Amino acid sequence: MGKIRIGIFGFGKTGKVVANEFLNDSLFTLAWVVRKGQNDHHKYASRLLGYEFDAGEIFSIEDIDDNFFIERPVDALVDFSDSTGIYLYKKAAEAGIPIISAISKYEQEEMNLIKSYAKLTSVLYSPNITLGINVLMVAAQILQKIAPHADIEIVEEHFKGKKEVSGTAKRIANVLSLNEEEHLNSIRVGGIVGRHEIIFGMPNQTIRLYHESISRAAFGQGAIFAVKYLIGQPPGMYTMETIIAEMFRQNIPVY
Ligand SMILES: NC(=O)C1=CN([C@@H]2O[C@H](COP(=O)(O)OP(=O)(O)OC[C@H]3O[C@@H](n4cnc5c(N)ncnc54)[C@H](OP(=O)(O)O)[C@@H]3O)[C@@H](O)[C@H]2O)C=CC1
Ligand SMILES: O=C(O)C1=N[C@H](C(=O)O)C[C@H](O)C1
Repeated sequence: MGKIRIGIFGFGKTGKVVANEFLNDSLFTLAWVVRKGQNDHHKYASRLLGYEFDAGEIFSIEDIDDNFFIERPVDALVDFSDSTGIYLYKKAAEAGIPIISAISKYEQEEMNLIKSYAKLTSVLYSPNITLGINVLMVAAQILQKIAPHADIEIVEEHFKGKKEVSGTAKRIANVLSLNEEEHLNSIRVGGIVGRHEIIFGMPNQTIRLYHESISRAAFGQGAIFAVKYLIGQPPGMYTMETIIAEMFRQNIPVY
């Protein structure tokens, strides 16, 4: 079997590290990268990341036309751009290319669009694609059932420049039926990659579940896991949480 061809949207703080993880994995070949501007146009992501071979030619959004995805076929498209990226790959969905979107904040319009793509191809959408945070999210829901009267607070910490509230924290609030305004606490300092903590407060004890991404490579590894899962799946909407929840189901009988 040939290598799995990957196209990436976004070549910023995270896209670059994600590209590097795919370049480092012999199962994959990085076909192209699309970014917003003209920086490094037609250069190779591989060269820019220090490799001595050509892979991942860099395109700008101006290059995307109706034939882009036909002329440059890939086996999966991975999106670490921003909420506008999704408007550019309808043709990829129509061509049946599996799509992984890691964008942390979509408005309703973009959510509707991604759902429409899921009718055409397999789509995995996850505001936090790390394996660990999804394990934590499933564990938190189990804990909430075991201790339904615990007070619960969510604390999310990110780098100073992150403007929006963590999409992961909002998702955690949602699955635990907590009001975001009341129970979500955000901290922006220095260069924290991403840390989420769920505090369960009870009268005589406190349980803290936390996950920390110590390198953006965690997002690349999550994307690799997601691609491997998604290829070959029928059209539909998938999430990391449901994949991990299934793993919980299969591995719960530890005693
Ligand atoms: N789900 C997850 O696990 C994670 C999600 N994220 C999310 O990924 C996204 C990117 O994060 P980050 O790398 O830090 O952001 P950056 O601002 O550092 O980079 C954004 C990149 O996207 C490119 N871009 C912007 N608009 C488009 C577009 N329409 N089409 C193609 N490329 C575009 C930019 O291009 P140019 O360089 O030309 O300006 C840039 O390369 C954010 O939404 C972030 O929250 C981040 C980490 C983990
Ligand atoms: O912007 C980021 O970087 C991250 N965003 C995600 C979020 O908003 O939850 C996930 C991750 O922690 C990094």
